[in-house]
Amino acid sequence: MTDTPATRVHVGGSAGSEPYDVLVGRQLLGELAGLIGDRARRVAVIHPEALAETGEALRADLAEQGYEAVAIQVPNAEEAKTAEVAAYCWKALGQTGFTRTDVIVGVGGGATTDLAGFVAATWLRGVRWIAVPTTVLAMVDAAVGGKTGINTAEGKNLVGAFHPPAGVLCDLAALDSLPVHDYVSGLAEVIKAGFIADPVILDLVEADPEGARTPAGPHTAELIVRSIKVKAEVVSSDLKESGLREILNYGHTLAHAIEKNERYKWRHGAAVSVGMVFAAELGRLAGRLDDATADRHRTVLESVGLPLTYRGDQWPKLLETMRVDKKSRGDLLRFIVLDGLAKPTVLEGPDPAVLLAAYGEVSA
Ligand SMILES: NC(=O)c1ccc[n+]([C@@H]2O[C@H](COP(=O)([O-])OP(=O)(O)OC[C@H]3O[C@@H](n4cnc5c(N)ncnc54)[C@H](O)[C@@H]3O)[C@@H](O)[C@H]2O)c1
Ligand SMILES: O=C(O)C(=O)C[C@@H](O)[C@H](O)[C@H](O)COP(=O)(O)O
Ligand SMILES: [Zn+2]
Repeated sequence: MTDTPATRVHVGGSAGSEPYDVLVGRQLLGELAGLIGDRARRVAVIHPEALAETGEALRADLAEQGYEAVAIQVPNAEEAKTAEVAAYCWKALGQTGFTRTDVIVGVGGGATTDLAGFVAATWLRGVRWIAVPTTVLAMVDAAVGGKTGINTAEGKNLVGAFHPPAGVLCDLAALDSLPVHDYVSGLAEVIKAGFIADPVILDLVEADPEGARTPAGPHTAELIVRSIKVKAEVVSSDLKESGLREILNYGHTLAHAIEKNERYKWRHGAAVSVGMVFAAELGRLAGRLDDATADRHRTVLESVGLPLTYRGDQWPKLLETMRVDKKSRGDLLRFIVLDGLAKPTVLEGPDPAVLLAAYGEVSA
């Protein structure tokens, strides 16, 4: 596998942003210096506690190459996506004398790359950053597309900026240390890409669900590359979510409300899994989606060990939270549903009774 050349997925520039590539392979860190470029003197490596050794090794390597390199360690998972942690990073950059030509490298899962990208977007109104995703979810989704952000007390990702990276390096070897729970969580976004755009992904998962749950599975690289291609194609034409990009939010309206309700102790992918079953039921009840495709959500998500249900008594709170979803317009709730396999569309202002009935289908 070490000799296999990396796969390169191109992300086109949109809304005035620069194009960049996502590389998927092994031993990719040699690519980092080229992405950092000649103008940088300082590099800040933002990493979570779980990747303390990786972060320090990267810092030491960059220092050896002549950069003034600092490692900024942040909490694991969603605890990193707060205004306090962003302020801690800004302080570290200030103390390092970080200028507009210096570069941030975000190494970690989606929470870390969301935070690192947000810090890059806001420091001096925007500096260059590179994503080195180390979870399935971050490789196939979070690190690609330039959505960066943090949570607030009112909800998930409510503060952020569109700030694409200069490049994304997906080193598949990083996945070997990922706990299975986190690995499987990332499969929710892989399966999402299957339902909204590339059904071959669903075929591959269904052909070998056990294999899909491990980095050593026969289709790991293909599942990751196919999912990245789905995301790359969408964000290449609509960086700022003025239309098409909303399809990437499939399952997320309910998912974000569940995450907030669970004080971010549920993994994002687990919540997206329940959210997609809900969206499928919504599509079915609204007369858009056929039974077979709606049922397929349950079978494929369950086959890899993702959850399908959430607490029935929580509906009023979840509904309230969904009102501040970024797809809402005024008092109008908007959901991504499917008109059929790989045919995503928007459902605006569904009847409250239909919403409740769809929630009844995912209630435990
Ligand atoms: N910006 C976007 O477009 C976008 C897209 C999808 C999801 N997201 C965001 O991504 C986040 C979820 O990302 P995630 O699922 O990667 O979770 P995560 O970042 O919370 O990582 C999960 C855990 O694994 C640890 N970890 C990361 N890499 C590891 C490795 N290789 N070995 C061992 N441990 C490792 C992390 O420190 C963390 O404790 C959510 O905040 C979600 O909102 C953003
Ligand atoms: O990239 C996008 O656009 C997505 O919606 C991808 C989602 O998987 C991701 O979770 C994203 O962070 C959600 O964005 P939000 O705007 O709903 O916060
Ligand atoms: Zn997501």
